[in-house]
Amino acid sequence: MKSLLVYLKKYRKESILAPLFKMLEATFELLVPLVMAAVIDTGIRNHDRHYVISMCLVLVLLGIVGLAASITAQYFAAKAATGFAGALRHALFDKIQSLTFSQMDTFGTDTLITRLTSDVNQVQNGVNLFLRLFLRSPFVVFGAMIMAFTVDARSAMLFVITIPILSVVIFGIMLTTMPLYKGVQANLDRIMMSTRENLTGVRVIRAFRKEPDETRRFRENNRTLAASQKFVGRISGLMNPVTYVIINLSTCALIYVGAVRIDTGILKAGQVVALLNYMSQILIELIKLANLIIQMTKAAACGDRIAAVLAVQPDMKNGEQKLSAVEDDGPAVAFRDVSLSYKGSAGRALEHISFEARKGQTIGIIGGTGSGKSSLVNLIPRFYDVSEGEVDVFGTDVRKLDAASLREHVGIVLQKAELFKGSIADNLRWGNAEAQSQDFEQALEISQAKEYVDKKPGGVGYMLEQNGRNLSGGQRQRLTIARALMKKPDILILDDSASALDFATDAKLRMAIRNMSHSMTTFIVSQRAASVQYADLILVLDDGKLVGKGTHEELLRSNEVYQEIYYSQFPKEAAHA
Ligand SMILES: Nc1ncnc2c1ncn2[C@@H]1O[C@H](COP(=O)(O)OP(=O)(O)OP(=O)(O)O)[C@@H](O)[C@H]1O
Repeated sequence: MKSLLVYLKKYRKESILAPLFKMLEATFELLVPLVMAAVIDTGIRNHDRHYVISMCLVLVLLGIVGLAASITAQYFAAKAATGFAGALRHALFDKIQSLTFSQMDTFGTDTLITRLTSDVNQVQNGVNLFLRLFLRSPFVVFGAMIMAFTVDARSAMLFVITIPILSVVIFGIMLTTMPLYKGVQANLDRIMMSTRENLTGVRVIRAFRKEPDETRRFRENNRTLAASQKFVGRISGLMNPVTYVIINLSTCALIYVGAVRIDTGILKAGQVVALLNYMSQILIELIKLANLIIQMTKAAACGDRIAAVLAVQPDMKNGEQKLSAVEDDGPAVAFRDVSLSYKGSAGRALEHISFEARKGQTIGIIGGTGSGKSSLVNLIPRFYDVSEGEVDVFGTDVRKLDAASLREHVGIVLQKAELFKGSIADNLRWGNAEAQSQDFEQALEISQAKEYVDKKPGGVGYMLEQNGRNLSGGQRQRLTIARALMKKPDILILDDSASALDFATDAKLRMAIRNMSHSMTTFIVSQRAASVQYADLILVLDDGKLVGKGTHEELLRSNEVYQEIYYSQFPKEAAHA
């Protein structure tokens, strides 16, 4: 948490002025009981109307100046806290952008979202509250005690007894409830997670008629949350009655001692009223202080979660070499005895993979689910680093290449079609910021998207909703392919990205890509034999191992796994017919 304070540096002035103005406000507050005592003891006692009015004006003035000090303090505290949170959010966002896929997998997307949003908000509130109260509350507690001593030392001894008892009760309850609050927070996280999952997967839930199960799960989580909140509420509910019993007992004692001392002429009625005022000021500030500590504990826990992300060091060193000229006739992509283990996974996702893809070739990658197809292609743009071996792109180990320049040359279309809110043209410009209308036309035509885009109102100006949810699955896929084609990549990777297309469109798409450029090397990952069968080289993966490598005819003759896949989709009788 301490490491986050650097983001407050820019607001040093505000961070000093906010507590100082709060102390100024507190000073005026501490003067009020004395003025009230004077009103009672001098003004009312002597029937001096002029004195009462002038003292009341002093009270109003103290109130106005106190209010002005308080507003100024709020302004500085809010400025520092919001500025701090803005800078922190920015730094965290930048850090998340720089995380490698492997680091993102380790954290998990959900928790990164929570850290970037509610955790930062919690820290912001903590800073705001801290700047306003960390000096003010102890200042009022000690100040009110000292003021009470200046009024009457003997009566003030009651404060010396009451304050420690009150502190023990308030902080005791606080210390008991604090770990319970953590439990409440964890239950709240659980509810948030299940709600998010429920809303994003609502179609699947309805399709499988899982609503009753989901409702039951939510109800149970909700019940647990309510029970934990009720339990914490009951304990903190003790705070008020117990503290009021103590404060009322001490008030009685104070009134008794005050009355005796008024009788003996040592004290005046106004002074006793002042002492009572100081007593209640102390109570209020102790409760505020306890609240501040609770909020600070929460903020510190959130701050630690943020600091943990900020402290992550890159586990991939960016190479320095730029991939510019792609002239030579060597292999476009070469895997040299490549193995891959994901962090935290016991087994290997890929084992000893070796192959070469020449410039302009189409490489088909086929295998069952979880056989390692996506893992293999993800190594080409260096989304992950190999555990052993080497991946070369145009003759250079990808680890020696500058990642941005490598990815300039690689167009990848992922399994899940991700689109962003904005027009179709905005989404396509991700591939080429300077694209002209003929570039859009060409990419949409090759990706077989032109026909449906032309029919949309506004064509490429048609506005997509978040994740392109106003398009069908197949339309989304074709648009992501068009986006990748916009940058005219030297290497194109289609990772099972035609799965939502019908066979005819899939075939047209492959044909159009093949005719597009003779120098582009294309990787087609698919579970469909028909999608890869015309490739120049087919790689057959099984449980992370390369169990076959060759053309369709070669593999169909000699490779058992390929035969199994192929004949499961094209039964022998049909194939011979
Ligand atoms: N980010 C990851 N972290 C840990 N393990 C992973 C990760 N991604 C994939 N794996 C594991 O690696 C293996 C290969 O997964 P991969 O996604 O490469 O298979 P695939 O052949 O593309 O499967 P599918 O056809 O179902 O998409 C699987 O056992 C999977 O559980």
